[in-house]
Amino acid sequence: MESRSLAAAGVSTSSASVCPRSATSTSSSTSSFRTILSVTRKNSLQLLRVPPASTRSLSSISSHFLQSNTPFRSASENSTFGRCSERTYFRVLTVRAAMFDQLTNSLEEAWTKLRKEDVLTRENIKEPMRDIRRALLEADVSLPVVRSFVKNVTEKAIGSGVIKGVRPDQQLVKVVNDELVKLMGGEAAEIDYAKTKPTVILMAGLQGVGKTTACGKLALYLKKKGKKCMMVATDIYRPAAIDQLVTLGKQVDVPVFEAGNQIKPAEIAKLGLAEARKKSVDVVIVDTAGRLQVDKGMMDELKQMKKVLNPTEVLLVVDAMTGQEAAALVSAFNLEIGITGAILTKLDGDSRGGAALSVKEVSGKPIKFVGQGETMEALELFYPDRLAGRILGMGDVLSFVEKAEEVMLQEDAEELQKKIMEAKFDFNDFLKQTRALARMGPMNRVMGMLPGMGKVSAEQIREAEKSLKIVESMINSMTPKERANPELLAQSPSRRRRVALGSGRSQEQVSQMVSQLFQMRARMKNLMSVMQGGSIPGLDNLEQSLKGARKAPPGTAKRKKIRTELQSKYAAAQVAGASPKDVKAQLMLYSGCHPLVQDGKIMSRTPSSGVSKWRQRKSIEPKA
Ligand SMILES: Nc1nc2c(ncn2[C@@H]2O[C@H](COP(=O)(O)OP(=O)(O)OP(=O)(O)O)[C@@H](O)[C@H]2O)c(=O)[nH]1
Repeated sequence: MESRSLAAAGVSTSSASVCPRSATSTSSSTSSFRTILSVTRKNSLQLLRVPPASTRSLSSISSHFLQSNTPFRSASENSTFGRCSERTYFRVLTVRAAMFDQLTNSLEEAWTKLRKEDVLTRENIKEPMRDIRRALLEADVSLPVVRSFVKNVTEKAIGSGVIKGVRPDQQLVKVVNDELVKLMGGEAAEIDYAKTKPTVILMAGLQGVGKTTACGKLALYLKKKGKKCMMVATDIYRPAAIDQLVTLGKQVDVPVFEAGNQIKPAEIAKLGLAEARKKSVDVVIVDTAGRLQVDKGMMDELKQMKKVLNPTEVLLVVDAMTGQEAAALVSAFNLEIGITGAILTKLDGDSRGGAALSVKEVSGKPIKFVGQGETMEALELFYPDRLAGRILGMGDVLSFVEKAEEVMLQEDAEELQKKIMEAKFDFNDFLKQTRALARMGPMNRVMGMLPGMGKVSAEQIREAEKSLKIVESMINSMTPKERANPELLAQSPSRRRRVALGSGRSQEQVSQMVSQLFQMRARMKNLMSVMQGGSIPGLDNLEQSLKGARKAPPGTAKRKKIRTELQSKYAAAQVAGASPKDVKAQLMLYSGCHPLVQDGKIMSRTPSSGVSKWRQRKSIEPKA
């Protein structure tokens, strides 16, 4: 496998030299290489070491990468590049699979097998449970976890009996959801704070898993919660590690304590803690050096640091891409140094997410945070129930709302609401919204949080992103006046022509965008009314026009026009979320069709009386 993979990439195994990072490991270079391969093989990854000669053939490798010893992502290929030295680097080819997509789809297949059943039995549940088992294993959930999960779900599903009005497949989804939440630890686990400050958080983990990045992210997360933070750089082995932490500290505006690389990590930690006490810091986050694999040297060093720091939290940073190994790793660290929880990083990558499901069950320690990107904002508290919802394709609306709140200022939100209610939403607001959406993270992740949107294909998301870019280019070609008054564009073909020319789009595209904005105004206003608990949207101002409809002679152009208007408003109200029955009832009420309320009485017209003649047939008290 090893030589075949290398040969497939046109690389000779013998010419592959050793990255200095592996050389820092106590094991030999060959065994380091094997370790990585065995981990990656389980994740369907191939890890290749490419000698300098073949680097030149890969146009996507930037010279910056080779000089700066920093990892980067290739722009032109679906591949991730590991950290490298100036002579060699790792190239990791990954099988792209959006996190949990496969699992969600496979689980859905399992439910469909129960559609025709009336009740869950030991017999008819066998096949769906086999599918669930396979789906979990394929998602890299560890085998003992899968076994006990399947057993628990089977027992609970059969034991749940018949629930009136609930189909067996829905019943199974509910059991699986509850068990998934339980498996992942139930409640979200926040940071535990020390009774007397500072709270010390010791970060541990293997090389390159994202420890230093997680330190910066956690500092920002805690800073947003109003904590005064400080970071301590104790990775004296990797030359750029201290600088990396200092740079991240500047980015998130949190001070970093460093004392060079000539004294022992435990000593630096001690000095850092003293400094934090002096400065009355609330939380100290201590970054540590990683190793390629669990070894005695690293464990001893961590034990010494733990002794010196007496930390409230020892968080193990785990790369989600290590798949099944993640849970075992957490157990090993827990046995050796005693950890309080884990941070699972790179969940945005090619991981199949299995680690998120196994860590708590195997190690007994909760995942406290998940990292979903390289930016400092990409750290989230781990909510087992929300993730279960996402896995089962039910979305995660709470996370969506939280993200939206994060990227949107309160005043902006209030102003937007006012504009929406007055149907004055303009192109400036549109631009603001799309930019806020972009700040919420990659569109596929944002979409994944919305119920029913999990099924939106990557292709559709790419299309949507492309369309947004096109719209943005057209808005950028508008004058400030046009942005604030879309009516100007609606009224003037010459303005639309100018915008089309300026943005390199067709006039048709510009017209389409303008008309979409007006449609959006109407829809948003309706939606907002529903959310604010107002009456059925789109109908508030109808009474006036509908009075006219009642008076207009049937068959006349005016009546036809009003009917068309009504139909479109009916559709808009439905889009806005009102139940069709309610919408219909109110429309009928206002439009003069029966039943009709006048003076608190329901009036009706006889079918035989013709459309033009109205008469009061009988008075009926409105139903309670
Ligand atoms: N996509 C993605 N990349 C991440 C995430 N967290 C970290 N990274 C990237 O992973 C790489 C390694 O991260 P580091 O923080 O340097 O890893 P480390 O564990 O401190 O490495 P050592 O100090 O050498 O042990 C960097 O390129 C990070 O940008 C994440 O959640 N998602």
